[in-house]
Amino acid sequence: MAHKKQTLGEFIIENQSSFKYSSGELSSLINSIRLAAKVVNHEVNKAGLVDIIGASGDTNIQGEDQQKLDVYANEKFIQTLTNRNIVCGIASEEEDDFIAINSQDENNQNKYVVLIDPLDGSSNIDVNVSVGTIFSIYRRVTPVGTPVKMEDFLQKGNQQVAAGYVVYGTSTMLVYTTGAGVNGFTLNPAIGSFYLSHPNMQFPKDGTIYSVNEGNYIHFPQGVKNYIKYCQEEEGDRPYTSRYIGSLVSDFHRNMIKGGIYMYPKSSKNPNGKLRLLYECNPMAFLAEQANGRASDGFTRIMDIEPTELHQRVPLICGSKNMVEKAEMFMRNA
Ligand SMILES: O=P(O)(O)OC[C@H]1O[C@](O)(COP(=O)(O)O)[C@@H](O)[C@@H]1O
Ligand SMILES: [Mg+2]
Ligand SMILES: [Mg+2]
Repeated sequence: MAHKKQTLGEFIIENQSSFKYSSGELSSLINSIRLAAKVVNHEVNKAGLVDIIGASGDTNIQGEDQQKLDVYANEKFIQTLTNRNIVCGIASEEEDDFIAINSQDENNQNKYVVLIDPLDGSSNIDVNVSVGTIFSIYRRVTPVGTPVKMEDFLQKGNQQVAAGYVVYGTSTMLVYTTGAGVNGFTLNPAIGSFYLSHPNMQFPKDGTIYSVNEGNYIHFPQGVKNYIKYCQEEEGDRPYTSRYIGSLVSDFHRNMIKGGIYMYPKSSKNPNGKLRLLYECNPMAFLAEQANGRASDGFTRIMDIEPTELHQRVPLICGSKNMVEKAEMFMRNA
């Protein structure tokens, strides 16, 4: 007889005692993210039917055109986390500055801040290709009951308490870590619950997939060009397969399951790469390391990079350990 799958709610309760600071607050926070993810999922699923696809007409602080779903997902995550009075601050890719939530209230004992990319891969919405949400959770460093400050958000990735993503794909999954491995939950849309479908996810040590926007090839540093050529050479299990969806969440998710490397290097066009350290690279790096993978900017471990600004960009190379180490070697030797 098939074994009954655990729901995300049951999993959270069962694992709460293993959290480093076990007050129930982090469990409630993950529960709120689960709720917002379901609301956004509902909207993503009917994107072609309602007036939710296309550009919103605004740009975010990074000068990128916001899609209607970027704005919608941003609102829903902020609303859910604010209404449930569960965090003291939120920083979002779509907001100019961080948002303080009752943090000046001395009765407010909430100690967590959330950093979020509400909709990742938003250029894929109009063409019905997978998108995602990425989140990263820290304990504030300033005292509870005082206004949150920039330093609460500009923490190194190695201080994360939890991180994860939702992938709105052929099925919708929530994948997260609290520092004790990575677990994946699939949404059963008929019932509206996430079920533990991918316990203890691990990157295979090696892989045969490389994911990089090769259209930028001529702008890449020599080390990256050399590594890409290595991936394409006929030798042993090479040439590798090239797979690039253009949505970090989906590319990462596939590579974690199948084994592969994802790269968004710096280039002459984007001297710091494109991906955001706080909303994209740190959470993915935490997940990668918890799943036995590796994440760096080619030279430095992503989670050891000192953040200097909210919307900072850094190059990202992450995935199967041996593949990332090989790419780093090419970069060092170039
Ligand atoms: O189109 P490009 O330059 O390859 O960029 C794709 C990358 O940009 C991103 O879409 C950026 O995410 P946003 O949609 O949140 O801005 C990543 O998900 C993706 O890996
Ligand atoms: Mg993104
Ligand atoms: Mg985004």
